[in-house]
Amino acid sequence: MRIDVVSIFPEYLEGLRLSLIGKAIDQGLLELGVHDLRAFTVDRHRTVDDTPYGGGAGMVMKAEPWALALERILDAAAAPGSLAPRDRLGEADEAAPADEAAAADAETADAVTAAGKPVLIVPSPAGPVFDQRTAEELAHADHLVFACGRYEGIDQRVLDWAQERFECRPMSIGDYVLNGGEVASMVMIEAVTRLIPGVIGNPESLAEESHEDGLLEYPIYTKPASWRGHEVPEVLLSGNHQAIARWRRDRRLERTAEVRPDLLARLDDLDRGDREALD
Ligand SMILES: COc1cccc(COC(=O)c2cn[nH]c2)c1
Repeated sequence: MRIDVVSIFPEYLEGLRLSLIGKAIDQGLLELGVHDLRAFTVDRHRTVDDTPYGGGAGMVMKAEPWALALERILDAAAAPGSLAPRDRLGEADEAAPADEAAAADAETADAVTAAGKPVLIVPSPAGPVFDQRTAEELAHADHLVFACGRYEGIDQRVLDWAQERFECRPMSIGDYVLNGGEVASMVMIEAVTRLIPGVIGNPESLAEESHEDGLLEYPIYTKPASWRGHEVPEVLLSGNHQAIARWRRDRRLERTAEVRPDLLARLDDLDRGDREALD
């Protein structure tokens, strides 16, 4: 998978190069391109915003720099090696060294052209809410492009213009307002990329996660068994795997019913034992 991010604060995204995602990049499982929107401005002051038509407070991000940045990303994906990484305008940093990037680009380019349009994700309060299902869906994409808005947002015509070149997806990460799309993009990139085979060490740990099957996670414990007067539940020390599995399932049901009854309502495959745990 290739991921490109466009932002006026490209350094914000550097956190993505740490830990697991950084390793996935080094292993060639993932390609990450971060682009500074200002590198695509066309005036001396590198202007990215202006006042809103129709009046109102705040500023709006101008369309042209976005179109130039998105076109550059499309060109790079469609013509591998078209731009040596070192001279890619607005590329804050190319994840892989030149030769690997070219090779990876070749692969990515085939994937992108074969699989159709890249997905353009625009973090915004005015989008459908991103959840684990969305993450699973996007984990299959070959090319994700994140447009990090700031100010009051991006000129609507960018999204209208982008329709034929991208699958455009405004996306909210929750009902609150941020100052820009960078943090939201990192949330989504982390949730999506950890699902790509090989990115996180043990795929087993993906299977038993909160939201994976609609229930929240059970409480977890590690040594010592007795800590400051707090004991680990006996059943977990019993070695009785069936009892442990039942206890864990019961805790997940209880916790979900207490913290997220809305999730429980979505579940339709509770068995009799589950219902007893909830009564
Ligand atoms: C597209 O224009 C803008 C403008 C301002 C902020 C943002 C960032 O997104 C959010 O604020 C958000 C995303 N999910 N929940 C909140 C985007």
